[in-house]
Amino acid sequence: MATLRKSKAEKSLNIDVWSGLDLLSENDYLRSQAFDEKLRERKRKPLNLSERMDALLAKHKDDKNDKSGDPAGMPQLRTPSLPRRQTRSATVESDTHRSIRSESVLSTISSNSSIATSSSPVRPPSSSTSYSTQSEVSSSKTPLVSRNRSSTSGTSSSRRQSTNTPTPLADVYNSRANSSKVTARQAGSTPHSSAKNPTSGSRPFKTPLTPSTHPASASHKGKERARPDILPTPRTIRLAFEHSQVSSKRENMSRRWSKCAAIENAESITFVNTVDNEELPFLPDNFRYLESGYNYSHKNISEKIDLLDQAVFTRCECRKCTSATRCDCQDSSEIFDEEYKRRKLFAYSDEGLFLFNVPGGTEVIECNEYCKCLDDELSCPNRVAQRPRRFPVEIFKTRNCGWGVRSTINIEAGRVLGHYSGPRAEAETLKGPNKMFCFDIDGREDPNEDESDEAYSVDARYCGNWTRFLNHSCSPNVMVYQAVWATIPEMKMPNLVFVASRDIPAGTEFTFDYDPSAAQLSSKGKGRIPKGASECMCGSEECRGFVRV
Ligand SMILES: C[S@@+](CC[C@H](N)C(=O)[O-])C[C@H]1O[C@@H](n2cnc3c(N)ncnc32)[C@H](O)[C@@H]1O
Repeated sequence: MATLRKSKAEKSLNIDVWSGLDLLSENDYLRSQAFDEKLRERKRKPLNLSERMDALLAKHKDDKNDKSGDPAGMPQLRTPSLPRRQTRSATVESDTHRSIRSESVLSTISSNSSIATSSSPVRPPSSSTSYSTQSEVSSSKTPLVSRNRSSTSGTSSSRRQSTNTPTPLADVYNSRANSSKVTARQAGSTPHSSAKNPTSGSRPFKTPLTPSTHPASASHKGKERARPDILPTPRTIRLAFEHSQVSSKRENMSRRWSKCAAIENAESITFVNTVDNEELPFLPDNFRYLESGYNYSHKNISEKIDLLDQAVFTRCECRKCTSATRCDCQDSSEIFDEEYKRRKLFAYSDEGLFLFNVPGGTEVIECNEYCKCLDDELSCPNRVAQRPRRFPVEIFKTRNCGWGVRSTINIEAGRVLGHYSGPRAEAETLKGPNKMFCFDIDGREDPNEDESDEAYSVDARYCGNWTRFLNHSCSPNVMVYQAVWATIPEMKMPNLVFVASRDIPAGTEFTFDYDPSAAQLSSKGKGRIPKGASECMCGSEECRGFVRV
């Protein structure tokens, strides 16, 4: 890294300063070393300073004229009412001016500095990385979704702002100086050296302070207070480098999945881990992201689908599906108004929220691609589960249950979240760990229903979407229902649709009950883990103690 920095310093005298400064981190130290190197390089190849000096003197003269009452000729420094930022900026300038006379170096700081926003080789390890990734990969068409992440980000808005907005160099100094509580003037040193003052609080890396060994201390000897500073060990450099590799892998994966989601107009997907060093969840190399739908890999099933002529679909003639009783799609629906038993109802409100009025095990029949209302599909009250996902998803490492999923915005009860996608498989063909990402379609939600001869599953091991990371909880906030739009009810191949069963605040993990029938077990069996089940780690108060995957 030192070689790389040297060669960079030789190539360009622009000074890259990362935005999103974390004053106390090792990364900043590395950056400050690079900064020193550039300064040394500038000393080796000095500028023709006479021109620059003339310009500065002329400017200084102007300033003096403006504030003619000030004997020191640096009125900005003494004006108490000026905001801090300006005061500090003036300090930098005046330091620069002074240094031109003595060292001829610092003028280049103010004139040649450029603030880079993304060229950093090492990123600070924090959740803010993931949040910025999220905005990076988001698709742009999100009329319904607010991107305001303040409730969950856990990082200050100022920090986020600094990630996105180029910061003037004076501000960088300003924040350094504020942090160390020692200004360049007070310390009698350059602004840069004051920034690394060891009195500035805790250090993330506990390397011993070794002022005498710091390369900068030799060159500043006698002139300025030596900078007692931390030297990164090879290990900390390696860790920082590894961290940058890991987070970039996550960013790549987030970008890839978000791109696939965007094809179907769905919002972004971001991978986040603030718990440990695992870079990503395990995914087979050939894993394919599929935001929605199924691919019918099994021979028998694909044959069946081929036979599925559009003639078998019920289609409605409604221009707008305003009434379920009149919409032909609802002919075989069993959703009735409780009060007026014969009046049919849609499963959704006009706002597109699931109404929880569907009897257990009943398939919700949505309008399909052959219906007339297709022209107005976004507002059709009978097409909800098939709409694109409107909220950004985070796949994050949980403390006890591997990777899980959450949204970065609040979700209201009844909001459809998505559906389980992947290839259909015959349930019996999958056993043991191979069943981990397998979702049985046959009657899990209704324990009283007979298992059909043709029990299908969706197997998301090699192909699927974010819902494959939904974990189990005995006190879930998501439930599953079945909906049909690209197949017909008789095929018993509905979509498995996830819906928020209560309001879910941004940042709360989505969970559903893997085994609702177990909830009906008597308390007698509590505490025992049945054969084939594993210990449940959901941590809820109602935890049954085991989970059957
Ligand atoms: C469909 S996957 C969910 C995603 C998974 N957490 C991951 O990291 O890939 C199901 C697996 O998650 C784990 N899991 C989910 N919920 C759990 C819970 N409440 N307690 C223990 N393990 C759980 C189990 O290992 C289960 O086999």
